[in-house]
Amino acid sequence: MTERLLTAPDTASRTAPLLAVRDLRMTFGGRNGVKAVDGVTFDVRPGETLGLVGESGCGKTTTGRMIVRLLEPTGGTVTFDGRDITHLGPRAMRPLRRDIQMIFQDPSASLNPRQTVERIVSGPLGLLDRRGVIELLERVGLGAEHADRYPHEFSGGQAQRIGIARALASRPKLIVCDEPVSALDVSIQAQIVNLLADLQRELGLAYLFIAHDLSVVRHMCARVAVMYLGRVVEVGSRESVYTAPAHPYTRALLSAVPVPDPEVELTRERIVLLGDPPSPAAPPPGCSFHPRCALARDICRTEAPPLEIHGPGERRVACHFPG
Ligand SMILES: Nc1ncnc2c1ncn2[C@@H]1O[C@H](COP(=O)(O)OP(=O)(O)OP(=O)(O)O)[C@@H](O)[C@H]1O
Repeated sequence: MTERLLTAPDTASRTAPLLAVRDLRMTFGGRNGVKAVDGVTFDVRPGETLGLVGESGCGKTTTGRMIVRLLEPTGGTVTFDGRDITHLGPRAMRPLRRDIQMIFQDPSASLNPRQTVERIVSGPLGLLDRRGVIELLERVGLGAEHADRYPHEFSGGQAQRIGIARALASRPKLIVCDEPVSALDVSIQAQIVNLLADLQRELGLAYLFIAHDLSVVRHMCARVAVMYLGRVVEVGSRESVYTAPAHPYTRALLSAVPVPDPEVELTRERIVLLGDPPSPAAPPPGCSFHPRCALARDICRTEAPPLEIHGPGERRVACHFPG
């Protein structure tokens, strides 16, 4: 199965992927260490947003960090614009650093406190002059007067706007957004999400949008990949994943999202996830979700289900009994 995935993950799509992740792995602490990412495969096409969702600790951030090369994968490949970048050295990676940028969860902590906004946005390479920086600040909703200030003078939402301006300075094609709004007040979250959506339309950006909040992902992402314990258990279009989730874990995650309509809210199915996710240091045998799954049968305890096409379109599910 791995073979098939390695060669043909997205047969339904005619557009060549901008980012292709194949069987990506990260084991911390040597061979028998923590399998934080355990064979992840997905594509992001030019100009699209793929949402990457799952509970805390399932490996989302580690996946994002391997893609921007803040971490060296222990297995699998990352291909960007048709080029295998998995093990490029720092020098070969330099031009690609412009194409692939990252926005972080904690905007204040990700900005250097000793640098002015102008310095932060123009970046270590001094990509922009003052005029360019001011143009970008205005583009993300901040005025020119902010250019000489320091990060501690800004609110969380403003700091995230600076983080976005910094990411845009090199005119990237892909931005890995790692929980970009989860540290912000709910009232500010929508503003940042809308800003990211506007920028995408204007600049043709692709996003890998990492989040645990399924309502934000629904708003942002045309396709969604659901991760559990280091693996993708379901991936497909927003419509297929949200309206007819096929993996029991996806169904449980979605059943926990409140529905605005009170009648639906009172009557809809709720699936309770039993216990906590197991440790990636000692994943269960077979399907790693089986200890928490009400539908688990014998095969689930012994055989890991492959990520296979299920239903129309390009939806894939890793479950022995999807439905
Ligand atoms: N440097 C590291 N050394 C050892 N284990 C790590 C390291 N970084 C992450 N892990 C472990 O890898 C697993 C995946 O972590 P990761 O941060 O990628 O998950 P996540 O889905 O992004 O969660 P969160 O939403 O909490 O950030 C976790 O069990 C975590 O404890």
